[in-house]
Amino acid sequence: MPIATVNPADGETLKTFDPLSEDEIERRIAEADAAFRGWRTTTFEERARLLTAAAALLEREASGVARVVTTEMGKTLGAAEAEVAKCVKAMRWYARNAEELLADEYPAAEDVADSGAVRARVCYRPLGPVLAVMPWNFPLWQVIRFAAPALMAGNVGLLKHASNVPQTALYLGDLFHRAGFAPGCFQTLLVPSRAIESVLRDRRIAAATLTGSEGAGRSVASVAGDEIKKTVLELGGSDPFIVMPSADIDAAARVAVTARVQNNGQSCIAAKRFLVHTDVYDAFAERFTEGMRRLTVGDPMDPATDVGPLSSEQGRSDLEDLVTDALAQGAQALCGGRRPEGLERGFYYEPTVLTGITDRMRIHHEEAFGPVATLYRVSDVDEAIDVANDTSFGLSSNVWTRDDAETERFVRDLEAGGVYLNGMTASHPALPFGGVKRSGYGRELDGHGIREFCNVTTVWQAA
Ligand SMILES: O=CCCC(=O)O
Repeated sequence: MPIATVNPADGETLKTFDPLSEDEIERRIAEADAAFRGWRTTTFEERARLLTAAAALLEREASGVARVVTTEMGKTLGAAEAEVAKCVKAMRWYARNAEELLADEYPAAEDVADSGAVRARVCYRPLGPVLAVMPWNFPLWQVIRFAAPALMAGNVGLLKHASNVPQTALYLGDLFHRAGFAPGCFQTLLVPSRAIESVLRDRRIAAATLTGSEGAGRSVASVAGDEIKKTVLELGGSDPFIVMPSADIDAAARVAVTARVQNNGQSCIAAKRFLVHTDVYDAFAERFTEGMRRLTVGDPMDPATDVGPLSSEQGRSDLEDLVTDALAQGAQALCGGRRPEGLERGFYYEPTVLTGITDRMRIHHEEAFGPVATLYRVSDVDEAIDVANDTSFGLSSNVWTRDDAETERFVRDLEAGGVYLNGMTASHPALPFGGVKRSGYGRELDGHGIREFCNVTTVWQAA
């Protein structure tokens, strides 16, 4: 895939970029290595000062940056502005909280004595330059939620961003530089995916984090495994949205629409499979389908638009293939199921609700990365849990119930990194984020996220 800005709203190629040469990549790795030696010794106060300066710059430039994001990947301008605000919030949150999250820990006195020490503590030291391989769907947020904690912990970062968001990627490298970070603390590498392996194998790169597809995760993790380097992987998801009879059905149906079509349906934590108890199935299906049908699809720069285009032609045809396969095998479309009329130039797809899903259909097993929902009827809690867990993914889950016993069953038995009750999954700087099964491993955000790229060091002293 060439490194280029292609506007998904009309398919026009606006700008192309040459990838870095091998010499340029080498120069940047050397710069990261040199920067790390200085950065690791800075105080939390100094790191927080610079990260806060970067947050202020980003906040000041929000409207221009949001337009670049919308132009490169097609999310609505409102969603892009919200993404910028979320980044600013996370940067400030880590600037305020990192020192406490990484404070030394002291084992109990009797355990210290039992280990033969007079004194012992655990401290969190940085690992070094971390390679971040990031996706286009939240092109600012996915990077910032790695960069803010990594930099506050004393690590430095090298960003290999998705090839369709080069201007956003360059902006991020520039942002940290302009905020006053030393050269090499955070750099963008405009390189194709095939360059990742040699960067990751370089002895100066300490670790990698990847958000993206299962295939990309597998290939980065296998190279990192071969090099015995730490990785955090946040991969796909096919999150269930379970609605039980005690739920507020109007609210559930309203939130379900947002949960499915947020980011034009292209979020790993978007609810994708809607599992509804038979007693409330008809009422929910009617309201949910009506909500999906009423959405306005169109130009992502227009404030009246709810759902913009998919990020690429390929993304749309992958989604279309899943729908075509399901319809050919007997699924029914309650709404959508095709490209909208009058928007032929962009990569648009109608918000779609499918029923009659069986396990022979690809969409039952694969992630639908776009505004397509699958609706299942379930007869009780056991069946809801069985269907919810009948996936190779395990990122998050959403459950609507006001019954305490049911709540506890779902919290105990859903195979996912999160259970969101009577609401929809959304990430927050103070809550850990990540999955199980093929959704990946490790956690981002919160204290768990900042400690992923730390050397947890035991300091033991006999005298
Ligand atoms: O695609 C993943 C979602 C990222 C987020 O909302 O934090």
